[in-house]
Amino acid sequence: LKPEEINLLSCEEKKYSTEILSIDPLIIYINDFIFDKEIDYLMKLGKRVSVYKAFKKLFDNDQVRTVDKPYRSSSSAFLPYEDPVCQCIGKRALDFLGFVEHKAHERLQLVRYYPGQEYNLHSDWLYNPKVSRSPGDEGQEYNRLGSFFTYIGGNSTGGETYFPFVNGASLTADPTKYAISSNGQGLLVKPVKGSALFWMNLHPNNGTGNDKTFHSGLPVHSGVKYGMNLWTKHYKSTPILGPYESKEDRKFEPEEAHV
Ligand SMILES: O=C(O)CCC(=O)C(=O)O
Ligand SMILES: [Fe+2]
Repeated sequence: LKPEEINLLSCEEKKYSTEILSIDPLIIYINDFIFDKEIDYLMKLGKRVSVYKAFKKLFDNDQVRTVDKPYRSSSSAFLPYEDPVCQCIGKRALDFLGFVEHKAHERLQLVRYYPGQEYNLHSDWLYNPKVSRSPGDEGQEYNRLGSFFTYIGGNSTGGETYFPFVNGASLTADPTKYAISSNGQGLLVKPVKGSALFWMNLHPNNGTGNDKTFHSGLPVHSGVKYGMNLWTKHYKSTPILGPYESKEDRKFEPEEAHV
């Protein structure tokens, strides 16, 4: 391990700031969600694991267009659970959820778009809940509750994340982060390295999918766009809204109610 990698293993706290973009669905912009050194590490990890078949799709060297679903021309690769940096980022995401269910998340997934590639309109929530194959909750059925989509760079134009059923940015919103669509409809978020977009996929009262969360990754015009997905889990038997402890080590001493 190189010194900067040893440093990474301490899972340093990341300071970030947030902006609410939408209430229904809940969408929150997170400024500076990830360290550059974490991004560098993840990109290396993506390349390292790509020697195994399951991860070949993203970091193939021949730049063959990979179509793993008919509506998607971008590629993706899951990273291993047990990687300590992935676990650190996963914990940061779960902590963010506060009073929202935050027991577990899927493996981190890297995505890559070459010029012309895109990911058409889709929902991250699943029509048929998945049965987990991860250690810790194997066999449990879950749906994807929260999406954290982190922009991890590349130097691209185009490639905005587009939510057509969500109110768009105001004309005075920061143009480095948001774009206005040509018909004025929908929310357009630009890929800014280090920033993340969080949204809630499911209705908090009954756990069904919120259709307003349908979104797409618009075509990249030039350069390469890299992103990272992190999906948190909702188990059918658990309420979506807590309160839940957001940090394992945080202990509330119940106080007498003041009347
Ligand atoms: O690339 C984007 O901006 C969105 C990607 C996305 O929606 C996904 O991978 O599920
Ligand atoms: Fe998505």
